[in-house]
Amino acid sequence: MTALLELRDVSKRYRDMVVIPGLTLQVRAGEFVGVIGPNGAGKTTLFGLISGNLRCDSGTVLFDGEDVSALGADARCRAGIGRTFQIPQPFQGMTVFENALVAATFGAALHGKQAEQKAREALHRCGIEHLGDTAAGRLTLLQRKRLELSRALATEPRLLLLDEVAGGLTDAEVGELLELVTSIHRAGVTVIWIEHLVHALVSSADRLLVLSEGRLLGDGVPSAVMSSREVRDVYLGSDLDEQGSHATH
Ligand SMILES: Nc1ncnc2c1ncn2[C@@H]1O[C@H](COP(=O)(O)OP(=O)(O)OP(=O)(O)O)[C@@H](O)[C@H]1O
Repeated sequence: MTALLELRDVSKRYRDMVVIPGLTLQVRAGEFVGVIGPNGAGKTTLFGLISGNLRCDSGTVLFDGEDVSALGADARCRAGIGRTFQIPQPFQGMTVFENALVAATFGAALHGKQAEQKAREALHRCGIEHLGDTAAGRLTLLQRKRLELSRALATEPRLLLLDEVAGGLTDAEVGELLELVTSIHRAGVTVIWIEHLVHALVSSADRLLVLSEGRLLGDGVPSAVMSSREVRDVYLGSDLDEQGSHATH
């Protein structure tokens, strides 16, 4: 079966610093993949290479069997790769609905009634339809996270890349967000989720990748990956045994 996403020996450097030396990876349609790794491991860079916000120095990115390496972020978004950003940047002065509408218009290339319908649907799925007329700048943190997810969903992604959407939330709020992401995944969207909250990913993802210095240190069923000696060594100093706590890097 063709992978939905395939990276073939992809590399990236910033000036003389090699961040990703050559990564090969396949993600099948329907997977829920968590990505963890210490600060600076190259996780966000990896997302940039997949979403087209960054270009690979070498290697190939295939989406649904097509080589998208030369496409920019807009074209990859329209092809079905949606993402959220570590620091959400909604249009603060616009309403929640307008923010989702912009995403549907430019990300999914929809217009008029269809774009409006898509925007409303995305807000509904993320539980903030009732906030449609509220200025984005007035939202609480959890609502901003929901808006960030709505904006990504309004682009009609088949692959959704989530970059630390749970950061800064309380345990209860993380629980709500987990439920939401799980429901999006169940509806048929393939998810790759970078998160420092290891326990959140271990409880929800069916595959866990551990990135360290741009290399895959672990890849498999979360519980098995987390019990590997190599992975535990990288996380030395953090308390991975306390899975109920905010185990971080
Ligand atoms: N635009 C850039 N120019 C130069 N160096 C960069 C740039 N973006 C990232 N880096 C560096 O590349 C390395 C990998 O960064 P990246 O953000 O991909 O890591 P990360 O695993 O997502 O880290 P974190 O968990 O802290 O978000 C870091 O050392 C970072 O400082």
